[in-house]
Order: sequence, then C-alpha cells, then structure tokens
Amino acid sequence: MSSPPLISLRSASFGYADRTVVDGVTLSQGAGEVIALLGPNGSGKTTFVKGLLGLSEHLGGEVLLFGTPLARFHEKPRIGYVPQRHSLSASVRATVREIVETGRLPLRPWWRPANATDSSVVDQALDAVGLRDREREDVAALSGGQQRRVLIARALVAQPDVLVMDEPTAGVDIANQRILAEVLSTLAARGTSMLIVTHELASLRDVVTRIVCMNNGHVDFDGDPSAYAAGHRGHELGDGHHHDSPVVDDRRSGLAAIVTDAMPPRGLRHE
Ligand SMILES: Nc1ncnc2c1ncn2[C@@H]1O[C@H](COP(=O)(O)OP(=O)(O)OP(=O)(O)O)[C@@H](O)[C@H]1O
Repeated sequence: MSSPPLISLRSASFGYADRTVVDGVTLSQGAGEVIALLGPNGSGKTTFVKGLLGLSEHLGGEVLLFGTPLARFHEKPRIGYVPQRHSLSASVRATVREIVETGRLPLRPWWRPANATDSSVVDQALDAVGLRDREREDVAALSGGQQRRVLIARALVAQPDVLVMDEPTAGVDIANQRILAEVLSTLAARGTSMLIVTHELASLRDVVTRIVCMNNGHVDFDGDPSAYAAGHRGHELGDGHHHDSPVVDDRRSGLAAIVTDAMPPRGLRHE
C-alpha cells in the first residue's frame, strides 16, 4: 500500500478567532516535493502554514497530516518548522550547537540525557547547513543569515518528514541567500520534502519542484515551475531585475530591513 500524502487538504479554511483568512484550499503534498508558497503580503501564507502546525485555527474543510486528521495528529516532530522573521535574540547566551541540540528535546523523555545518536544527528544537521566549524560560537555573534541556518538545523535534528519554512531568506543579503539556497538544495537532493513560503523565488528556482500561489486567502495557481514560467509570472523565476511585480517590491523592503531583532513591525509590511 502506498503511503498517504504528507499533507492533504480539502476545502480547508484557517484563521484567527472569528476571522477567516485562508479559505477553500485544496492541495496535497507528496514525499520529496519541494513546494514554494508564493503570494502578496497579507494573502494568508503564514496563516496557512501555521494552520498545519495548529498555530492558527482550523475553521473548516478537511486537513490530513500523514493521513491523520489535524485534530488527532500528535506526532508534531514529523513537521519541522522554521518560523517567519524569527531570529535568536542577542540576549540568549548559547552556542550554535546548544541551540541545535534543543531541536532533539521533543524526541526524548526529559529525564534521558542526550546520547550518541542525538549527538551524531546534531553533527549531521550542522554539516547540512555548513555550520559545523562554528558550533562552539555564541549564536549572538552570527549574522542573520547564519542564524537562519542554525534554526534550520534545529528543525532538522527532529528528523521531520517535511520541513515547513516561512520566508527563510527574507531580509538576508544576496550572498547569504545563495548560501541558504545551497543548503536547501542539499536537503532537496537528499529527498527532504519542503514547503517554503518565499518572496525570493529566483534564488530557489533550482530547488523548487512545484509552485503554489496564494491570493487573498485562496490558491490561484498550483503547478510545476515550467507551467508557472509559461504564465505571466515567469519573470519571478529569472534574475530578479524586473521591478513590476509585488514580489520584487517586497523583496526590496525585506532587504532594506536588516535581519533579526531589527525586522520591521508587521504593520509596515502589510500596507
Ligand atoms: N494573529 C493574528 N490575529 C489576527 N489576524 C492575523 C494574525 N496574524 C495575521 N493576521 C491577518 O491575517 C492576514 C494574512 O496574514 P498572513 O501573515 O497569513 O499573510 P502572509 O501572506 O503570510 O503575509 P506576508 O507575506 O506579509 O508574511 C492579514 O490580514 C493579517 O493581518
């Protein structure tokens, strides 16, 4: 028997309290797929991915995670999550390795100390994100882009079946975007399934196998990158020098805002 899709939704809606933000989404993600979730600011991308993690409300329709209805899904470590605009505060005194090790905590009882397996999984995750040589450094001393890589490694050590990332490259300079894209490419080559909310499609074009666009809470495109490129939106896969799209505009505002603690308040990005 073939395994069920990782994520499967039928007419699903998500929102907050009495407000529906995402409505009528039907899609499923199979193993090995790397989906880029695109859409203008405020279209509901974060609300959607948070919905899969139980962090926004599931208001209707069907949501199955690995074949299990969301309400009955209790294997949280199977979904790795790198949240949006998240960084490690300068006030946290911890090494890169210590932060990554915390990603193993959900997998073991609190009373069992880390063992050799935990340690080797942490080594592998640090290698995957290219930070093994920085493992003893204080995270506060790392750049915003490097901190994102720490957070990706922290998600990886739980050995998730799918990695959900909300704008992993936002606010990161072009050079670091390339490094992050290489990290994601390495993960994709190993068969890691990913759902990546992004405004920087150009830097991820070699990684993504499918594109889903959200507009005003609805999915208005779902197809492979060539179908996407064949439509009117293809320039977003190019070199990023076109300035007529809201996606590019947003990237500029993202770059203007220096990462981590200095990210702009949400309101500034939702006009
Ligand atoms: N915690 C919340 N409570 C109520 N409304 C919220 C909350 N978070 C987001 N919203 C609203 O939901 C709508 C969609 O926001 P969301 O963050 O999902 O969009 P997005 O597509 O991820 O945008 P961006 O590209 O700017 O990150 C917005 O109108 C936003 O104000």
